[in-house]
Amino acid sequence: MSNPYPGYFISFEGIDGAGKSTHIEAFGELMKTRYPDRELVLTREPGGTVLGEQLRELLLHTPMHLETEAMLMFAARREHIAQVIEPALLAGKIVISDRFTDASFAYQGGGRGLSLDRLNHLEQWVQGRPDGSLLQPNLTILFDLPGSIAEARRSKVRAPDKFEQMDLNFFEKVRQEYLRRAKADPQRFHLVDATQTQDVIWHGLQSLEIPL
Ligand SMILES: Nc1ncnc2c1ncn2[C@@H]1O[C@H](COP(=O)(O)OP(=O)(O)O)[C@@H](O)[C@H]1O
Ligand SMILES: Cc1cn([C@H]2C[C@H](O)[C@@H](COP(=O)(O)OP(=O)(O)O)O2)c(=O)[nH]c1=O
Repeated sequence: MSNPYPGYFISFEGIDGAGKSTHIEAFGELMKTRYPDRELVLTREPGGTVLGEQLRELLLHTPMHLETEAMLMFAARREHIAQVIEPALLAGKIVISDRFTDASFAYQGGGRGLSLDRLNHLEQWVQGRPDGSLLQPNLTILFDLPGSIAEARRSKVRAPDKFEQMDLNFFEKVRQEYLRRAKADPQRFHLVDATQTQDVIWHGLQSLEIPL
């Protein structure tokens, strides 16, 4: 799938504790150095807009029905696309988002068990374009790590939010759904073996080809 925009859209994905945050800002700096003529937008989901950040607070801290959760994730995404992502891509910018729709499929679908049919509908609604195609990242960098290692890493650094309190079985299901999606769309996904050291991971990210 190729986006019709002059910009370039990259998402970072993985289970909580896989190492996204550790690498995303440095990766943004790398893009700035490599493509000085391109403006960079670093953003995140849920969030990225004033309303999206308010929804994030609710989503991360308030228990709710699974379908409510999925719809709020996509509501935040709709706002994010309208206010931030699409205008930036139209203006030729590089957009890097800490998570996008793969997270909904992985967490609400794989993890919590919402039907993929429902998620496909929401995705069509929120990301569908008049020509029938979907707005998707050009590149998705997936940090893949067994749930047990991610849990050990997380427990060292922060108090868990609603999702991070889920058990190992939940994160294994989330991981498997991410991997299933990566396998189904190998052109878009770049898989990172997140069990490697930070140095090795960073070296790999630096040698990623970005066709700009
Ligand atoms: N390759 C790595 N090896 C060991 N620890 C790591 C590695 N990458 C990140 N960490 C550590 O694991 C913890 C979780 O990483 P973080 O980047 O916050 O994960 P995420 O944003 O994916 O939830 C942090 O303390 C970070 O320093
Ligand atoms: C975007 C998105 C995130 N999430 C979850 C995954 C994470 O547990 C949480 C927030 O993501 P994240 O920003 O990665 O958390 P942190 O800043 O604590 O590293 O939201 C979903 O369940 N569905 C979604 O569609």
